[in-house]
Formats: sequence, C-alpha cells, structure tokens
Amino acid sequence: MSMAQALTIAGSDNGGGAGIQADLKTFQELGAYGLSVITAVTAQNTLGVQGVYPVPLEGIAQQLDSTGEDFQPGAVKTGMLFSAETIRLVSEKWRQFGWSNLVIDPVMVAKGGAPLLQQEAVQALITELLPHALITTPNIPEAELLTGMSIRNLAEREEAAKQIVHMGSAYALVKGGHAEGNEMIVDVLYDGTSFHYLENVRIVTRHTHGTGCTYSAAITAELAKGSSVLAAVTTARAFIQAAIEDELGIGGGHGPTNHFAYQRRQRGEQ
Ligand SMILES: Nc1ncnc2c1ncn2[C@@H]1O[C@H](COP(=O)(O)OP(=O)(O)OP(=O)(O)O)[C@@H](O)[C@H]1O
Ligand SMILES: Cc1ncc(CO)c(N)n1
Repeated sequence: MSMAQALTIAGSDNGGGAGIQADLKTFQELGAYGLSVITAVTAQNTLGVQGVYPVPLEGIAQQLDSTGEDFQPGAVKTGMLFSAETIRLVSEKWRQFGWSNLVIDPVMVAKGGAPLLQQEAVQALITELLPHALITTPNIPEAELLTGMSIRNLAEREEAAKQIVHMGSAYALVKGGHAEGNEMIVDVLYDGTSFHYLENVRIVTRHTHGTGCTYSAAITAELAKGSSVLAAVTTARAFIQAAIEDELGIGGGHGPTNHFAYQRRQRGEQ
C-alpha cells in the first residue's frame, strides 16, 4: 500500500508555528506524506504579522496542477486563502482533480488582528468552497462571520454548527477556544444529525500561535490515513492539547505550539 498523502493549501508563516509550516510538521508527526500549495507568503513572528504577499493567481493554479497531475492526496486542508479569486480557483481545481476529504479551516484574521482573508472573500468561501467540505473548523469569531449570528454560549455554538452544515459542509466543528473565562474548553462537532462534544482543560499560556492550523492539519492527516471524521477529530484534539501543554517557550510573544509533544507522549518520552 502506498503512503497516505495529505495536502495543505495555505499561507506561509516563516515563524513556523502556523500556516503551511505548522501543517507540514503536523502531517509528518502523524505519519502522512505532506504536500503543499502556497497561496501567500507572510512575514510574521510571535509578535505579529509584518507583511502579506499574495502569490499571483497563476502561480497558485500551477502549483495545484502540478500537485493534481502527479499526487493522490487522501485529504486536503485549506487555511489562509486570502482572496475570492483564490477561493474560486481552489473550488474549480477541487472538481477537476476529483479530490475528496476537504477540511476547511476558515482562517480570517491573525491573533494580532492582521487580515488573512479579504472581507469580500467570506461570501465566496461560503458559496464556492464550503459545499465541498467534509468538515469546516471555525473558531467563534469565524463562525460568527460565516453565519452572521453572535455566539455567546454553547447553545449558540450548536446553532452555528447547524447553519454551517446547512451551507453544505458535511460536518462542522465550532471550537470553543475563544469563549473567555471558562475552565473547560468545549469544541462542538455536528454531523448533520447529532452533536459530539470535545471537552478539555484550558491551559493558561500565551503560546497558542497556530493552534487552529495545527488542529485542522491533524484532522487532515488522520483522514488521509483513513480515519472516520469522529476518530480524526478525537486524535487531533489530543494532538493539539499536548502541543499547547508542552510549551516550547519560543519567541517573545504568542509562541508556537509544540508539534513534537503528541508523538513523544505516544512513545512514552517526556
Ligand atoms: N489555552 C488553551 N488550552 C487548551 N486548548 C486550547 C487553548 N486555546 C485553544 N485551544 C484549543 O485549540 C484548538 C484551536 O483553538 P482556537 O479555536 O483558539 O483556534 P484558532 O483561533 O483558529 O487558532 P489560530 O488563529 O492561532 O490558528 C481548539 O480545540 C481549542 O479549543
Ligand atoms: C500563514 C498563516 N495562516 C494562518 C494563521 C492563523 O493562525 C497565521 N497566523 N498565518
């Protein structure tokens, strides 16, 4: 049997904690061969985003063609897509290459507030890409922008998940990381029929740069290896919890999570 292949279509974070770099590190740790299509180059570190340089559309199209003509990704994730035209392109190539198992991490703004998706692109994300998704993984502010509703409690997170499934994503995972003040973080997974709740202790740390990217990349790696959505999300949640817990202390601001932590624990190492 050939190796499971996972593809990320996202932006580059030179700091290595988010974006393409976080995705590839996560794929590697979970045993999936990593492929990447870069939509934008960012200049950023743990203090913030200093620059955003979108890759010309033709360059993104060519990367997608080069990938689709030779590789067989078993699952694909999207992260920072930046513009409506890139979203339309990804949707078109999705159909052309007949890929399956799309994980949409609807990346919109970086931790410090820098925009990673143009405002007018949100609608394109909803109409062009979401209907292809196996699972969409918004945090609370992203779920609010996708649905137009305000989300203040668990019931509203459930309602948002329902709406996202109604938009055409087979599953929705509305993450609870941004619900301030709670000791436990509850991520809500909806499959169109029932809810699953992933409950974890909130870790007090400032090193949470790229948590969303890493989580969705872990889901993608597990799907590429053949897991069900529930099994993939469960493993991915354990992966990100370990990555936040075993902090690396890199950088002077919001540092990256520890991509080594989960497998180290699996091997019984510290
Ligand atoms: N302090 C924390 N302790 C434990 N789990 C956390 C913490 N912060 C976030 N998480 C979890 O990590 C996952 C991703 O978090 P979040 O929803 O904050 O992603 P995000 O805002 O998309 O991240 P980013 O923008 O940095 O990529 C979720 O399962 C969330 O519950
Ligand atoms: C490139 C990139 N993608 C996603 C995020 C969100 O964490 C980020 N900070 N940078």
